[in-house]
Amino acid sequence: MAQSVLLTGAAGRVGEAILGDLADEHEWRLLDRDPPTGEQPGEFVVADITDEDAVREAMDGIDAVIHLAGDPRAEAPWDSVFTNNIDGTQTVFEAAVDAGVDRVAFASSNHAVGAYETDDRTPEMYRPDDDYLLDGTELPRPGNLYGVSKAAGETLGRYYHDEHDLSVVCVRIGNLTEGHPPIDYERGQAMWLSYRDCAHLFDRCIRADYGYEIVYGISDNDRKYYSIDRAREVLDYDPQDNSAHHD
Ligand SMILES: NC(=O)C1=CN([C@@H]2O[C@H](COP(=O)(O)OP(=O)(O)OC[C@H]3O[C@@H](n4cnc5c(N)ncnc54)[C@H](O)[C@@H]3O)[C@@H](O)[C@H]2O)C=CC1
Ligand SMILES: O=C1O[C@H](COP(=O)(O)O)[C@@H](O)[C@H](O)[C@H]1O
Repeated sequence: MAQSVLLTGAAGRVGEAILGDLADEHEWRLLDRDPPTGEQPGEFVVADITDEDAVREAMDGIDAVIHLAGDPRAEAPWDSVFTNNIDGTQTVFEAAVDAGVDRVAFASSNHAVGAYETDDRTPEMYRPDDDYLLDGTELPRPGNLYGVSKAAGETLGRYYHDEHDLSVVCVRIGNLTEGHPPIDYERGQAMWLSYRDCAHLFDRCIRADYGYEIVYGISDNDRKYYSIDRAREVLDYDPQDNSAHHD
């Protein structure tokens, strides 16, 4: 069934992947601080997610939120991740609860757990014959302040689920690239997320039933060190791509 979905960060790469396949699947309201380029599949709200009034207005009549807006840089400084990724995410969750939104899918990151990639585990853990696997039940272990901000977003989601009954799924996205996995980058190939698998995964986040979940957002790569079992089980995620099938 088509739902009214608010997509924050709609003008970015993950937004492009989602809208590329799902433009006609839902009723979209798109939000970004950057204005749109070209025709859009829904109303476009130019706003900053730290603007509480604008975010509240954008939530009106919305069933589900895909929250992507934020600073995506692994090397982003604290003032930016604090403002955009933590404060902005809290504003989105709070406004969602107040508007009676049913569910929020939050774009977390591999960088929330980047420090599990220790010197003694790498590069072996990026290879198909290694059995080291993170499954989403482990504690966050960020290797940079960007990762800290994503772990904070996951914890905000936990709070808004437990205290306000909001359904929340945190997707620890791997490395999204269009058409082809990253070249000459073992780590990136292990956590590759193709555009079509990305769109399908977030579609499942909109349609499935869950309480609070942390899942990994990668394709079905032979090399994986992130389990996608939980995403398959809870969301019925059925990825089609595998970085091993590309040269
Ligand atoms: N692309 C990837 O492989 C991965 C992305 N992610 C996360 O997914 C989300 C989207 O990432 P991308 O699309 O790659 O980044 P992007 O930089 O292409 O898109 C982010 C969008 O958010 C908007 N934005 C940033 N701060 C904002 C604010 N305060 N208010 C309103 N809009 C704001 C930007 O204008 C931009 O259009 C981010 O939260 C990122 O941390 C996580 C892991 C991997
Ligand atoms: O969280 C993110 O992760 C991906 C992959 O990380 P990288 O360390 O392999 O670059 C990154 O491309 C993306 O920009 C970032 O938001």
